[in-house]
Amino acid sequence: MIRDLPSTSTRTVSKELVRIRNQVGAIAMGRVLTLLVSVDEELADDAIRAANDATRQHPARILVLVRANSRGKGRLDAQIRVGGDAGASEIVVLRLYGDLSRQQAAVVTPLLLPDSPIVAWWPGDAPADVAGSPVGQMANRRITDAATGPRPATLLKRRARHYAPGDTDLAWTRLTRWRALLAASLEAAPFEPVESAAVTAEPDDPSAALLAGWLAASLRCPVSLVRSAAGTGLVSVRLDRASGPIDLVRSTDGGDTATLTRAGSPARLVALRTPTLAEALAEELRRLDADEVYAHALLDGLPVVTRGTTRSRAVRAGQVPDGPGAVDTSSRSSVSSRSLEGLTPSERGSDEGVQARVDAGLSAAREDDVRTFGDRDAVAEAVADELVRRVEAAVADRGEAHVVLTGGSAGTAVTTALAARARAGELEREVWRCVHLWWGDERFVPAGHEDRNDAQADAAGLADLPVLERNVHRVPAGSDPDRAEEAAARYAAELATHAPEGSRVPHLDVVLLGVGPDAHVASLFPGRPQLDVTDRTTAAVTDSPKPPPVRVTLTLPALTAAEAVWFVVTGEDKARAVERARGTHDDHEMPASCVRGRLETLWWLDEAAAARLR
Ligand SMILES: O=C(O)[C@H](O)[C@@H](O)[C@H](O)[C@H](O)COP(=O)(O)O
Repeated sequence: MIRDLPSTSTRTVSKELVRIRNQVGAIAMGRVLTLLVSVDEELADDAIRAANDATRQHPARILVLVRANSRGKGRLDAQIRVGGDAGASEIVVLRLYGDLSRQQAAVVTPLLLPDSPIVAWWPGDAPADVAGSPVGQMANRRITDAATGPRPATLLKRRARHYAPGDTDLAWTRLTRWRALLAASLEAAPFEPVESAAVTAEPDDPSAALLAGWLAASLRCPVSLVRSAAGTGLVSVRLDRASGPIDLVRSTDGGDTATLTRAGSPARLVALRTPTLAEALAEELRRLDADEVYAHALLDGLPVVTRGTTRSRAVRAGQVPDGPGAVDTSSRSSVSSRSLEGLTPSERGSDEGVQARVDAGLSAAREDDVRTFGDRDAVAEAVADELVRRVEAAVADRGEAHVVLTGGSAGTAVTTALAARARAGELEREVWRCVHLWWGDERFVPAGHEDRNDAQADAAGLADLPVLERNVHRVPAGSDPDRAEEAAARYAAELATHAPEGSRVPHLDVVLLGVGPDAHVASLFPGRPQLDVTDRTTAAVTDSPKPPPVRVTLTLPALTAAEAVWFVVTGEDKARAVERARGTHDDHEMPASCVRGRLETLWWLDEAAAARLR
């Protein structure tokens, strides 16, 4: 449905929106994210397309403020798009003429929803002080794009001067895969400090500048920017170490690959595709907390990056790689995994200022977000796609990722989907070697028994994932119910081994949970004593109402320590449990209502399981 309202007012637009929503039963507004786009006329169409594609995965309101002709009489032309090609979104395009083009905030305020988180995006020119601007002051997060400006380096300096928590830039977002590969490459023995680094790119490339800033802030070593010819984009990164350099060099065939070379090992071909505008925007829309790593790169790293020489001189001097390494596809570099030294800024004892920013981000965090798909396979495919993106971002930021798998049919379907991606070469080995897999619960039966969740994961293709066996943390097996507590204690100890200082579990990036018809999750069943456990991260169950009776389960303190909790639920027999669990908080009769992620809680449902949410 598209409705044009020429020469109109926001009051009329607001009334028309209500009428159309009632007519087409549009998305339940509630806590839907609002994406505010402030854009000049010439970039408007591309921006609307990217915003629509970026929000296809989950409902959003898109309010586009187009700065049309600022001369002449003030006028507002509006267009409302709901349903159809607006996907799950409601799109309102407001073209502002004359002096209205300078009153964007006043024009859009009546259209905002009281409790909807707001993300503002400037696809092109943005105010010098983004957070201080009238539109920026409305938003929880603010997205700029230094790559679209005439002088990107100047823009980044301006971003730094006016930085406020919640600011980010798509020139940074486009670096996630580069950062994941570089962080993962330092996961390889010998573990030694990086003595210096060089980023080679065309002059004024903002992504290259931010990548250099990230390396300087994270590795605390000299970093230089080497200039390549105009139009070559971001060419390569060299990390100098005592045993020899690590080189990440983009392929020159314009393909989506690069070569990663470590001293003493042959070059390996890795995937290195630049995300589309919509993919980069979608990545930013997934979080509402401040991006500390971006802030460190921009504020602490970038100012100490030195301007190097030209690429040809640097190659002659042996300071940067000449080109992509010769790839020997037969090799398999030996990699062991441990947490990085120095490359975990957020572990570098964040100051109270940073903590306050993170807390502000947490309090604004988007609550439950429902994503509905046709059937279980479609749910599993979508979960697998998103999980791959989250793992790459986690490895980019911290050098490792921790994912908790779930048993049950939906959980197994996700493993099947991940295994298919691995066989298709879509899971970058360098990255997934830094991934740790855990289970939210396990049946206490002998190893390999078909009832075990890990056995069902094995049958679904777990071995195809390029994870290291030592990073697949299986719950101890057994059959004597009297030994279940001991197994639980051993699993708790293994969790603690991988936990950061002061924590009992690792930084759990995503916890996947199936949900039973009684709203149980993991092996936490309604009204059972394991729900009351607060001083341990695991517990034994000897009387599970769902066979088999003896199990080991993570407890609520462990599950709720997760950054993101994803309920993966399919089938009409779950619709009531989904409705009841989402309708309350912390009810031990509905264990799923007791689990939320620190930053995010998503419900990945098929139509049948979502049937009662309409
Ligand atoms: O060990 C288990 O049984 C599971 O971990 C359990 O919590 C499961 O996830 C739910 O019972 C949903 O199972 P289905 O997805 O098969 O319905």
